[in-house]
Amino acid sequence: MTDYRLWGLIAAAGVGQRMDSEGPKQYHRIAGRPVLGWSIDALLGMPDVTGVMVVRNADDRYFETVLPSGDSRCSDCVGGAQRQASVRAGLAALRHWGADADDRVLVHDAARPAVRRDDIRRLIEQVADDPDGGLLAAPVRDTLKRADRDRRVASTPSREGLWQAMTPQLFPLGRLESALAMVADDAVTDEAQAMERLGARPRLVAGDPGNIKYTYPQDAYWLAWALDRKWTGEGA
Ligand SMILES: Nc1ccn([C@@H]2O[C@H](COP(=O)(O)OP(=O)(O)OP(=O)(O)O)[C@@H](O)[C@H]2O)c(=O)n1
Ligand SMILES: C[C@](O)(CO)[C@H](O)COP(=O)(O)O
Repeated sequence: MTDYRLWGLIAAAGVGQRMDSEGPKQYHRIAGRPVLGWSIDALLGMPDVTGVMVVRNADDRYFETVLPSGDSRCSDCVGGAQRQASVRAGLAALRHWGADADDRVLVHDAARPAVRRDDIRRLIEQVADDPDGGLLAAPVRDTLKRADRDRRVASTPSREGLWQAMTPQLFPLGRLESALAMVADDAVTDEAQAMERLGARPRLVAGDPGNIKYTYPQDAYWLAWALDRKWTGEGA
């Protein structure tokens, strides 16, 4: 028996600079539907999630096309110039919607449409009761190289203990608000890093490395393959 609720927050206010495409990448159609639609479904598909707040860009003209029709568990708000400003805006909107400081929030990138449902479930099971929270991540699998200014190998750092951070990331809402209030929006690239600054030690939950972030055009090949085959576990 828990005395908190679980909410979802989807950061979808980016401009996709590295994608260098016409429209925002979260609205690119992959395997028959917009990237953002897949990501919303991933969180709405979790039975324990009370509501999902989608943080969109102020200039977003496409959001209505992905809003799950008639689903009162989904709402939206406007984000900011940096990812963390968008997450802060989303947390404020969740508060407005009725979320409490003790509630938990799953923060997810719109740009990670192929997260596996089993991984989200394990994240919730292992982390929801932990005040330091945690995140899906994958151990670094390749040999690492540090480059010098001429892009020649300067050194081969050990990969021991190194993980790649993914999303969702799950934290107590009030602690995450405090953590983000203490850092400049461009000083951290994920919520876990802000929590670390508070002294927290977020738990790393091993997730499938296929949960890639749609960042460059070629990422669409893997995502289309995975989403077409219901690799995420949705509807399988
Ligand atoms: N001001 C911002 C910037 C990013 N994001 C979201 O954060 C997620 C991860 O960011 P990233 O992949 O870096 O997206 P973009 O910032 O859009 O891409 P780029 O860095 O290439 O511009 C994305 O779902 C993106 O929409 C956001 O909500 N608000
Ligand atoms: C949150 C994140 O997806 C974890 O890998 C990432 O930090 C997003 O920001 P980035 O600008 O793509 O590094």
